[in-house]
Amino acid sequence: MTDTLHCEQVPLPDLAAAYGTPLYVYSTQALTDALGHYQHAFAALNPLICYAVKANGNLSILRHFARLGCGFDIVSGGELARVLAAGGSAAKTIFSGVGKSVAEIEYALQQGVLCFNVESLPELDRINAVAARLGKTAPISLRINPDVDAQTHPYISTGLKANKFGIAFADALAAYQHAASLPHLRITGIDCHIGSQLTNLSPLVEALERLLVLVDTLAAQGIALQHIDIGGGVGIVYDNEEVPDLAAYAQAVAERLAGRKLKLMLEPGRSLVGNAGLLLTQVEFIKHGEEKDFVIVDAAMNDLLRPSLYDAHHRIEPVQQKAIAPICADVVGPICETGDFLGKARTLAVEPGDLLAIHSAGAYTASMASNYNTRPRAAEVLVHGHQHRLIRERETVAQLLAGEQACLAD
Ligand SMILES: Cc1ncc(COP(=O)(O)O)c(C=O)c1O
Ligand SMILES: N[C@@H](CCCC[NH3+])C(=O)O
Repeated sequence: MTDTLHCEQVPLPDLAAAYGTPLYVYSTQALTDALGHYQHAFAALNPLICYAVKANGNLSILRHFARLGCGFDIVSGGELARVLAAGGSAAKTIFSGVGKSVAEIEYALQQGVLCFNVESLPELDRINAVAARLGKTAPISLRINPDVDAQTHPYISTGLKANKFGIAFADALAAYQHAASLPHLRITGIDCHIGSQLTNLSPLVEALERLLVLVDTLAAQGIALQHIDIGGGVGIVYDNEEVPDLAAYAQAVAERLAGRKLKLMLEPGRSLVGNAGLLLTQVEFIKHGEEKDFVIVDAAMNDLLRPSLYDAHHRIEPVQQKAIAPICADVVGPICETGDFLGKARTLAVEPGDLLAIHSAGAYTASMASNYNTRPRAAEVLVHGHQHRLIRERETVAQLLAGEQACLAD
């Protein structure tokens, strides 16, 4: 045994011994640094950075970002409840999503969210009706679908005509005019979001330029906007991707917003948490199949869905380097699905009982976990220097069954 992987100053085997596996491990410093990169790159524009809660809604992570000055981007009443429970401010929270329910709109209005990012005409009418019933005025921004190809996985591309998101560019002026005619709405801004894991800046810049054309058209019609929200963040390195440079992005945005009185808002998720986390898992068995070998681990697609859902690549590394012969194998979990894989054809020098670190697991990992195969949700731990603290307990089977047992008829 030589090198042992650490999270900050803590050896990963210590965390596995203390909390068991599978285990999500996050670095406080990496969270702070990732946010710092945005704050630094965009400093001259003084933006409101609204962390996209869907990437990782753990309360301790939300609290950390709230204390560092973040606002939040939410897509459900549940996420708003998380933000509030973590000490975040509703007044710095924007509510996105195509299917906001009456109950969610009511809750968000009562809590006083910064604005609703509205995605359709019926949603405008619904928000107006709820606001009228509550005797309130709802701040709204229209999410415009700029029909720009984000050049990402089709499941996470959101800014094309064929996608369900946003109001078509061609319909935008009429939608704003309709919003302006509704007495319980107050138009505050415009936004777009074209997709996630973006490895190229040009679609982001193109979308911004399209939005600014609309801003000018609206101004000419007497509809003045106060803010522009340019959507999610840039992609992250999972393997060896080239990812956009934040300073170059900020510069491109600054050039295009120069001379305009528009407050800038951003909704990054993945790039604030993705590489601040890993999933720690233990090898159960090594199975030599007829066609290939399998490293069977105690984490599965219910803990990390991205490989199964998007064929996503996450780097997988033994926690302790061993001088044994490596094998080439698929890294798979115990779930009864052939699609339950965490990595394919990986070369690994491992034995049963060894720990593996699955990297880039801070975003869209714990937040997309499920109980499939009645697997309890894994614990989450936050590391800070030499210290570590549990930020979500491992679920028990008893907790998992409780809700159903309470409804069991004789
Ligand atoms: C509306 C909205 N905002 C923000 C985000 C966060 O995007 P990302 O994690 O790529 O920064 C998403 C996810 O793609 C989203 O749908
Ligand atoms: N869940 C996706 C990102 C979704 C972005 C939400 N609009 C992923 O893991 O890459």
